Amino acid sequence: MAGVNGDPADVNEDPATETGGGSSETGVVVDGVGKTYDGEGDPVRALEEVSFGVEDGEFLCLVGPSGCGKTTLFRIIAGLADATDGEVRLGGSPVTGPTTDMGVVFQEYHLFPWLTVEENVGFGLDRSDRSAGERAARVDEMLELVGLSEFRESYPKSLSGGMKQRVAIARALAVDPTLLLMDEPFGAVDAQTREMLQRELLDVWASTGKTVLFVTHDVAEAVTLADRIVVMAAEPGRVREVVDVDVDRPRERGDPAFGEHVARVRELIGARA
Ligand SMILES: Nc1ncnc2c1ncn2[C@@H]1O[C@H](COP(=O)(O)OP(=O)(O)OP(=O)(O)O)[C@@H](O)[C@H]1O
Repeated sequence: MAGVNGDPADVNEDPATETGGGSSETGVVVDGVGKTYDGEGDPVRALEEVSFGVEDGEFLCLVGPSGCGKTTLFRIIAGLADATDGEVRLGGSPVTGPTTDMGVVFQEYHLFPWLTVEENVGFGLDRSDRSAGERAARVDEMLELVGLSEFRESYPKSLSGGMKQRVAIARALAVDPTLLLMDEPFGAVDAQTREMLQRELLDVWASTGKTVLFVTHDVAEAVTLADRIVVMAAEPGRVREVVDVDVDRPRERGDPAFGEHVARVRELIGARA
């Protein structure tokens, strides 16, 4: 597995990229990203020289202590905020704003309460150039994928938290993005639902082959899901280490290798300096 220490040059082994060929770069590359907030008081250096890559089809989790800049970095990758230094590239192109190449899922579901489940899922498709028939077929496919076909005419208020988050995932995937970006998506649901959603997300990932970048506070969640975990440190926010999760899927929490990875990541998060 490439990119062990978060150096984007490690991630794309295609020699064309290393020699500046650029156009053959794949996946996501976070390249020397820094962010300073200039508020009313002293400026806050939220991110310093953050570099790592996410390979096409990879599941990468981002963890770190509170205040290490996860949200800031997520917003920069999603094109919702500007970096002060460096850049993020998706498939070799700099990210300059929100794009349909990325499907974004937040902790709060952000569903439209006045739209039904199927209308929520189809929302992004309404502005695409697909025909009405193609849009309907895509909504059907997405509802099937997340197991909500029979709730298609329900409104969000009648759904559980887990169901709402499945709608949000279906909506994010409907436009067929290259990258699924998820910020604490299961943070608001109970532990049992969370584990079920984790299993379902892994099934969706396996069946769609999407690249996933998933931010979480929960180390066990990261070890359950990720191919690799980017562990961040705070003040300023930076990459402490990138951990390969060498545990076969499906992963069992009782497996000693699982516990060793959790312990290692916790140690890195708790480390000083
Ligand atoms: N709009 C802002 N203006 C000034 N400082 C900010 C702003 N947003 C974030 N910060 C600061 O930047 C740093 C990183 O914040 P950020 O919210 O990205 O971290 P986080 O890892 O997501 O935190 P948490 O896990 O607690 O949500 C913190 O010191 C925070 O106080």
